[in-house]
Amino acid sequence: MILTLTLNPSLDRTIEIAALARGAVIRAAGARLDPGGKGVNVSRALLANGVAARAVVPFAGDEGAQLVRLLAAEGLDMVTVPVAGTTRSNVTLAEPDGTVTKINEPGPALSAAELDTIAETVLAAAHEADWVVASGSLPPEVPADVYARLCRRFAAAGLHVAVDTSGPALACVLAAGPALVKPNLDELAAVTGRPLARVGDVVEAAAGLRAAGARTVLASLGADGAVLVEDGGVWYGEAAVTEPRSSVGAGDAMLAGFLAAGGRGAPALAEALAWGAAAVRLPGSRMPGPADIDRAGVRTGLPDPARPLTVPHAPPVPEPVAPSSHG
Ligand SMILES: Nc1ncnc2c1ncn2[C@@H]1O[C@H](COP(=O)(O)OP(=O)(O)O)[C@@H](O)[C@H]1O
Ligand SMILES: O=P(O)(O)OC[C@H]1O[C@](O)(COP(=O)(O)O)[C@@H](O)[C@@H]1O
Repeated sequence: MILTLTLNPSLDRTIEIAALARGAVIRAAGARLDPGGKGVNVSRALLANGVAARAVVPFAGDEGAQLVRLLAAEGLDMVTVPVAGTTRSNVTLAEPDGTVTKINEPGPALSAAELDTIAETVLAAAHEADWVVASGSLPPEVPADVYARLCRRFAAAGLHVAVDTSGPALACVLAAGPALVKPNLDELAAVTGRPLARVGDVVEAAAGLRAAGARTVLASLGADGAVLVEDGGVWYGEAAVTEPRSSVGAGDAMLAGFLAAGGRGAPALAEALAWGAAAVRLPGSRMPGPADIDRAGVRTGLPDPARPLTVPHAPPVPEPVAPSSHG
């Protein structure tokens, strides 16, 4: 069984528009509402493919109640934890060529007491679990080392811990030795401070995360596929998508596919790519089921370090430090 934890789940509203124009009134061609948040999506994808999964879901206010209703309607096995405030709503503007613009709210703050309750809930719900997936951005007022602390606690309880997060939370968790991290290109460039222009840059950056403590690195490269760096070796793979619909949730579907296939080696990478590509062909953050997943279009093999990435990524420019006014 795979248990997921989403500290900052969401209602995902996807609005389909012809083209994004700042300052204009844009008439939408369509809209949909999905339950969202990275760990929530991993559980939804596993459920859709008949893999045993359970989700720990903090929820708050009317939006939180709606999130729980949507998840219950999908038949998700979940343990809900009431918290203060209002669950966030994230908006995606999706254009016909597959371009998505995402606006993610910060979400409700979590107190130290609420975090403790959530951690205890995960441990109580984990009795049949092999993996715990801790995913997504941190809500306000949650310390950046929270995943590191949770990772140590869960690993001490004998669980394999996978973490999919960004920024300081990703930087902090590495030293706690997670079994797996799944950065995308932006996250990998930011956490390593390295520009990523070629597949070889990704392999080196992923090796850097392993040197910092992560056991396995599954780096997702959007339309360029993915790189897997683990004890057994280094693999590259891709799955072509001719008509991308929405990439929201593709990384979550990909992580679900990787874990469903055992969480290591080229066969798990191939499954991850098939699930990720299937998610990209679906609207909003709909998770793919068996009828959506096309394994024939997946290629895996050794990475070509010289292969350029379609969209090179640079680390964010650090904020200039203001001169001190104290002489
Ligand atoms: N435009 C695309 N074409 C084909 N596959 C894609 C595309 N976008 C995403 N994917 C697949 O989904 C995976 C996850 O997407 P990515 O954007 O890297 O992650 P995240 O959603 O976490 O930001 C990729 O590794 C790839 O397999
Ligand atoms: O926690 P974050 O980083 O704000 O991301 C939350 C958003 O990511 C999603 O989980 C989609 O994630 P991916 O596109 O990375 O797979 C949405 O459902 C949700 O709105």
